[in-house]
Amino acid sequence: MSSELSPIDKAKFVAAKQATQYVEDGMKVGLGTGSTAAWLVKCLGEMVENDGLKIRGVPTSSRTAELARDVGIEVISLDEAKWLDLTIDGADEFDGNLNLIKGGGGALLQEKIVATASDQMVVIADAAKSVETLGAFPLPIEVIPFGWQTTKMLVEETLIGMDVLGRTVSLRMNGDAPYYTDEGNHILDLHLNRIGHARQLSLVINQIPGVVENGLFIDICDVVVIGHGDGRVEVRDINEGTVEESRFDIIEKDNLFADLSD
Ligand SMILES: O=C[C@H](O)[C@H](O)[C@H](O)COP(=O)(O)O
Repeated sequence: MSSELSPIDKAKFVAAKQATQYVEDGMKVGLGTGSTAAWLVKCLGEMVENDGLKIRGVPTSSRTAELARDVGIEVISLDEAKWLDLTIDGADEFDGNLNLIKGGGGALLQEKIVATASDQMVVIADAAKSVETLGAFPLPIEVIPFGWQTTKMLVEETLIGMDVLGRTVSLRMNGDAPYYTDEGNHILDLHLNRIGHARQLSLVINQIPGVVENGLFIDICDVVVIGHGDGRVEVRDINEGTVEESRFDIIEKDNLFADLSD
């Protein structure tokens, strides 16, 4: 393992570290998926082990469930938890209204269910995820495998009437085979370049038979914690704007930075 983190990993780490401040003893916490959320799970695992933090975590993917168990976090299902105090997750893009694109890692469905079932959603992201208008990152939508090619055609037709700049739709692959989500579905990636009316697009796409959910998170996120490669952290709160800027001195500890393969 290299002890030197890249600037992007430092940015993800400091965002995750800062976000642990939202976690309190006794909370039921939604645990996101992806490389940034993996830092969070590791940091929380450290707090459980070293500080006696007592939380129960609801993971948003099988990958996160495995990592959470590995670092000693008690894992429960959403049905056991029913409602959560807090979810902390990464994002592929966020805009000035804290609306998001998620699902680059294929976990958007569980992520949206878990975040919606939480009193608060905190997103952790490196500064490169900040955009003026959503859509440069391809929008993932989860579709059931039955008739997915017909669903794809319907999505393409629907996009003709929408305020977007690109309209290419591709099936996500895993090598030579279609990608499968934890729910056994496929992902279509919508290359839109710019999404003019994200709320409307989200509603319209979810009306198409075969579509299970889309990766637009509208009015779900409350706070974005933004990490920078030099250790600076900004916190944007939906109610208060930018509320805090601080700086972390990165202490590189082998056990914390070891092999995050996600
Ligand atoms: O499905 C994956 C999730 O929505 C992730 O939160 C998102 O893709 C960001 O992942 P990362 O932190 O690896 O950039």
